[in-house]
Amino acid sequence: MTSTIDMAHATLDGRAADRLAELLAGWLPQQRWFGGKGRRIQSVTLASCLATPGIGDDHGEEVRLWHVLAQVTYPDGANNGEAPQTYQVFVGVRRSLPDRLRHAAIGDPGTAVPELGGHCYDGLHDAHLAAWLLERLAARDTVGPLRFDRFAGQVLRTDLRGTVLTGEQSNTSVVYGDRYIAKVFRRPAPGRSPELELGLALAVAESPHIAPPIGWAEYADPDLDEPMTLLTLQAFLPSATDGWALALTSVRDLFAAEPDVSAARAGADFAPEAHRLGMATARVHRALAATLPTGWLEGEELEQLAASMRRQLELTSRQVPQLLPYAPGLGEAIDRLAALGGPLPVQRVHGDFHLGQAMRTVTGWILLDFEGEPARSLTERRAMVSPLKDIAGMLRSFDYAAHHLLGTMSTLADQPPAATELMTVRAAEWAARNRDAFCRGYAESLGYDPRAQAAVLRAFEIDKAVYEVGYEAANRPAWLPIPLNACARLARH
Ligand SMILES: Nc1ncnc2c1ncn2[C@@H]1O[C@H](COP(=O)(O)OP(=O)(O)O)[C@@H](O)[C@H]1O
Ligand SMILES: O=P(O)(O)O[C@H]1O[C@H](CO)[C@@H](O[C@H]2O[C@H](CO)[C@@H](O)[C@H](O)[C@H]2O)[C@H](O)[C@H]1O
Repeated sequence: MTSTIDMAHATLDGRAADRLAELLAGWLPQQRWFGGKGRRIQSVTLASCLATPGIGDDHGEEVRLWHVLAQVTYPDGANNGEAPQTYQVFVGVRRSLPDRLRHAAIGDPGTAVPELGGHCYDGLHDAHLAAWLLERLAARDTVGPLRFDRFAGQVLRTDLRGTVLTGEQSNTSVVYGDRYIAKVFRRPAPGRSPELELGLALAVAESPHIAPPIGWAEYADPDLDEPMTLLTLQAFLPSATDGWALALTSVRDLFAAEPDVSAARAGADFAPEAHRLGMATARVHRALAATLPTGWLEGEELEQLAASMRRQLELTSRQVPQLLPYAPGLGEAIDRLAALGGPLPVQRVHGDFHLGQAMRTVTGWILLDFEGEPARSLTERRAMVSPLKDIAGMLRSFDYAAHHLLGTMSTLADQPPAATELMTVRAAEWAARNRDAFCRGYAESLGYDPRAQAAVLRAFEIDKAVYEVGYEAANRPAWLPIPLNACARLARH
């Protein structure tokens, strides 16, 4: 049964819309998921602002919810024809802001905004509003251009309290009890999101390596060529641990052991898990190749791939000048990819694969977040690419896990240089051991070792490390040395 909630497409009047845009201009840059960090904003306009009816009172207090698509432009973007960036915000409005929502205030939490009828806040943090979203999915409702749906045969529980997940994310996730997790895309784009597309394909293929998709919402507007995916709902894995946490435990054990103890004997050896993760990755690649289109890149197409890698290298070197000394060596390796001529098999892949995107449950590894790299356009994220891109992503992640703790250990400053050097050697050994185990696992499952295509794999590793340089410079400058050191190494070999 589906239903349509009658609504008069209520939208904010000019003055109220301007005021909300002004508040968002101050609030958006402070959000972890904002893609324009460090850039001066030129304008924020509301491309869409819809009142969502039927919210009801929360303990006698009136609550309102606006679904907002805000477009952000930058002066530097206007000069080179960059399209505005679209951000999705569920704006809650209450006359008074309870303490539990102060942290989510859009604007000053102590000041009500008369034009907007009260205090504005990020509605996903409000359990009352999160419940409204879950009810819409369960009922497969249509609310103006917002279409909520769930996969056939899924009956949703709607009595679960929604809590926003804390942690570093490119989107915002709401966990309902220990049953469901909704991922609300912060930068939706016209077209089906790869998360939904690939999740559905893998569900059809009955892959045991994904969290089963349950539902989604999209924005279907006649002005758009294709509906844009706004959020997805999938099964929550309550007892799982992510690969990044497991890997760091292993590295911690290594650093706590005597310096002459190898990674294999230091305790919490990660290599058997890396091996299983390699096998799971191969199975997911095989299922994606079986259910979605595949192809080949050769000649000019391969040159175009290399050209896009080179463009990213040039752009990032301009933005992060510390990368400049390594650019020639990295560029030469990218040129070697173009010179191969092909054919290079391509298919749909994960696209932003790293240890934080894999969760270990009691039954095995589950792969998450098939969205691709958040900074890339939807067209790029939906394109077919070599599965070696995912392999390279995970190999880079072993390097991150090995070197991250070294950078955070203040005790190292008191150590003699020889001790620091030894730990650096140990970290590199840990990374090499796990990279090898992952590739062996992949080879055992698919009958093909990704290292056989060394030049292609190296180009993808370079591309990923350069992407990470840009990502860390914008988001976590303290982490920048990790990908920069990797670029230094990759430029030499
Ligand atoms: N199905 C799930 N079960 C349990 N935890 C999950 C699930 N999906 C995501 N998570 C947790 O949420 C985090 C962020 O999810 P992710 O899909 O990577 O979001 P983003 O695209 O915003 O980075 C993951 O690192 C993981 O800890
Ligand atoms: O998970 P997201 O889709 O948001 O991916 C982005 O953020 C990641 C960090 O949270 C970032 O990954 C980089 O850091 C990881 C450790 O935190 C490391 O394991 C990865 O190898 C490294 O790339 C990812 O690049 C970015 O797109």
